[in-house]
Amino acid sequence: MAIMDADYLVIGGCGFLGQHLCERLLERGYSVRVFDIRKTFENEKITFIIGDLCKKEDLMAAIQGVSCVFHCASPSPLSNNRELFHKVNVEGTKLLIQLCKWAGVQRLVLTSSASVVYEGKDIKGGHEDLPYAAQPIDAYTETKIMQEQIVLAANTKDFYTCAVRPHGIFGPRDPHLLPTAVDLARRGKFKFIIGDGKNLVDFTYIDNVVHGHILASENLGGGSVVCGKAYNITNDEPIYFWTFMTQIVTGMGYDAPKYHLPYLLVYFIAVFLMLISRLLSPFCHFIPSFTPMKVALAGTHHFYLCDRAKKDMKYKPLVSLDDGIRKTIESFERLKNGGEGDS
Ligand SMILES: NC(=O)C1=CN([C@@H]2O[C@H](COP(=O)(O)OP(=O)(O)OC[C@H]3O[C@@H](n4cnc5c(N)ncnc54)[C@H](O)[C@@H]3O)[C@@H](O)[C@H]2O)C=CC1
Ligand SMILES: CC(C)CCC[C@@H](C)[C@H]1CC[C@H]2C3=C(CC[C@]12C)[C@@]1(C)CCC(=O)C[C@@H]1CC3
Repeated sequence: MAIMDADYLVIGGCGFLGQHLCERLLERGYSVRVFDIRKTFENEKITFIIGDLCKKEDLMAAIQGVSCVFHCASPSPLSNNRELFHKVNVEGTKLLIQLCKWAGVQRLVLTSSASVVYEGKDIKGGHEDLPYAAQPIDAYTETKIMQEQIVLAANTKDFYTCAVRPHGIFGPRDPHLLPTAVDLARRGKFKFIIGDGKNLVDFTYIDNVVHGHILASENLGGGSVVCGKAYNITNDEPIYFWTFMTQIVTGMGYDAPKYHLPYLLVYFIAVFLMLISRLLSPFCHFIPSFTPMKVALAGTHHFYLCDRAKKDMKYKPLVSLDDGIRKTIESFERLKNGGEGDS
């Protein structure tokens, strides 16, 4: 059955970022098509095509008749599935580029990650020209690096690509950050601050990430400075990691962490537990609550400059960190201490 042409195809459009992106695109008068392996919401203005990014026949049904593609799909960054990360983020992205060219799609905007330059060590005011992490902190980040390299290398005079690098996205309907933090607090595992609590990091409110994506797509085109480049998109307000996390968990009705634990002690315990979980994996499957990736992110500086986006796309955050935290906590009533999420 022939489907209507659309301005945008959002791959991964049923996810946290994807759904917010679709809502904003519709508000701005664009026509939107969604391709995702699952369906999580209804909207009569959107054409949904359910399929697997890794299956050529699925993607071919979605890719024709669109002007620009947003590629937001990825397995959950908190899952531990190296093979799936590679299948979707690398092989799926290669297939997407092949079919974009086959279908005559002109523009591709990839959702990458600021973590592509992060090796678990301090980054203060990181810019986009930092080298890709030679030792990525996990398999997810390793495949995000490969994915970004593939997309930016695909930029030509007829097919325009760029990458948006958000960091620590949070907001209403976030499935990763807030629910994980609340679950740890609910299980009594949020009593300790890892390190001195003075590590500055970026957390980016979802509306600002969406804004950066739309600006990138609108500025992407023949002869544009944006072509073939990566852009950090943050709230431009680095905050102490533990100040942010404390505001979130106390806002959700749980106690603030009180005691400090040495960062290196917690990190090496996390590495030890990861090795144990790998050794036991043929017999039982358990993912430790505190992985080396989470501990590194909780105990080191990692904030980034978005000067390039300000200059090339006139980006500036639309929602402040304080307003974003307030809106996020208000949106998660069901997860508050004593809420239905406790059942
Ligand atoms: N959440 C965060 O803090 C950050 C996320 N990112 C990136 O942003 C993008 C969106 O992330 P979120 O919205 O947070 O994740 P999410 O898990 O909410 O959304 C990802 C979507 O991709 C879909 N998907 C996964 N595999 C697929 C496949 N084989 N075929 C079709 N669809 C598939 C999922 O069904 C899901 O709806 C991802 O590329 C992620 O790497 C980057 C930086 C930070
Ligand atoms: C150790 C605990 C107190 C941490 C609880 C919060 C974490 C679940 C989150 C804090 C930083 C977040 C983060 C991501 C996922 C959720 C956190 C680890 C990403 C890995 C998501 C995907 C990315 O591309 C990078 C993000 C960095 C920050």
